[in-house]
Amino acid sequence: MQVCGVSRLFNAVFLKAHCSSSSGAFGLRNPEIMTGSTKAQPSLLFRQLFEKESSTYTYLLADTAHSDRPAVLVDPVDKTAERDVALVEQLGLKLLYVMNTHVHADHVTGTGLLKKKIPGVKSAISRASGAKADIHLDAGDKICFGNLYLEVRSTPGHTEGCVTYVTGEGLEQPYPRMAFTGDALLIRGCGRTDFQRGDASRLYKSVHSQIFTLPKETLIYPAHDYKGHMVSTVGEELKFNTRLTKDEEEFKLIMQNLGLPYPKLMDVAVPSNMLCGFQDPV
Ligand SMILES: N[C@@H](CCC(=O)N[C@@H](CSS)C(=O)NCC(=O)O)C(=O)O
Ligand SMILES: [Fe+2]
Repeated sequence: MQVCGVSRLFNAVFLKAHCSSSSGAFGLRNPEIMTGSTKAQPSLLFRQLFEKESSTYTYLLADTAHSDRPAVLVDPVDKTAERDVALVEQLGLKLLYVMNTHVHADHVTGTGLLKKKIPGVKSAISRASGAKADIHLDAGDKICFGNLYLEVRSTPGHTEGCVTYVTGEGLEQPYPRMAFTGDALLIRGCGRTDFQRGDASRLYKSVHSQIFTLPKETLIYPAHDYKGHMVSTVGEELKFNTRLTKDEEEFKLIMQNLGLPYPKLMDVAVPSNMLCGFQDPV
């Protein structure tokens, strides 16, 4: 498990400072300073995974240059938990965190099952979601895995507690930044705003202030796609997003008139996801 800079909470592993390369659950707070060594160059392993019934993307990220090969999973699904465990094992990774972008309404999260299957794994979700988890995240927090991290950006509007996870900047590596937008920003679209305290005006402001301000080459990885897209960029969505390129008033009208049926699993998924997927409530 990684410890990053100065901890914000008593057991915090996500912080407002740099990641360090300690090993052990609550190892040295800042070993590169203590030893005088420089930070190891990280190496990002990235996998985009798909669950076809809910058209959900799950993302696996790891720092394979670190001796522990620490990893995180974003938005796992209960139905594909076995697949995710097998992949983590096959790739020789140490899964640290299973994180959700929000309380999903269309599928049960895999976090509870994964916590059962891989001892020591911690679940994380935003504090604003009101859901149970081991770690409650606030805007600006950093979730570290090896010498990589995901920064938390608050992007409410689809739901009250939606966040976007953005890979760290300034790493000396040839990767563009990646934004895991959940349902706040979908490719050429966005999440609906008609339940879970959704608010179109809030969503519009969230996306414009927290996502569209990222560098244009930033890769957009959403939680769902219904049309076969896998990835976009901030630059592409600024030009071609069918909803968020409009002005705010037009956007609100579009969102009021979507006329989508409620997700089939909503009455099961939301209460389960408020309890970390029901499998292992913490
Ligand atoms: N058909 C699916 C649910 C589809 C749906 O409502 N998707 C959500 C994201 S999951 S909360 C959404 O925001 N869609 C926006 C859009 O424009 O499609 C089911 O029944 O499970
Ligand atoms: Fe959603």
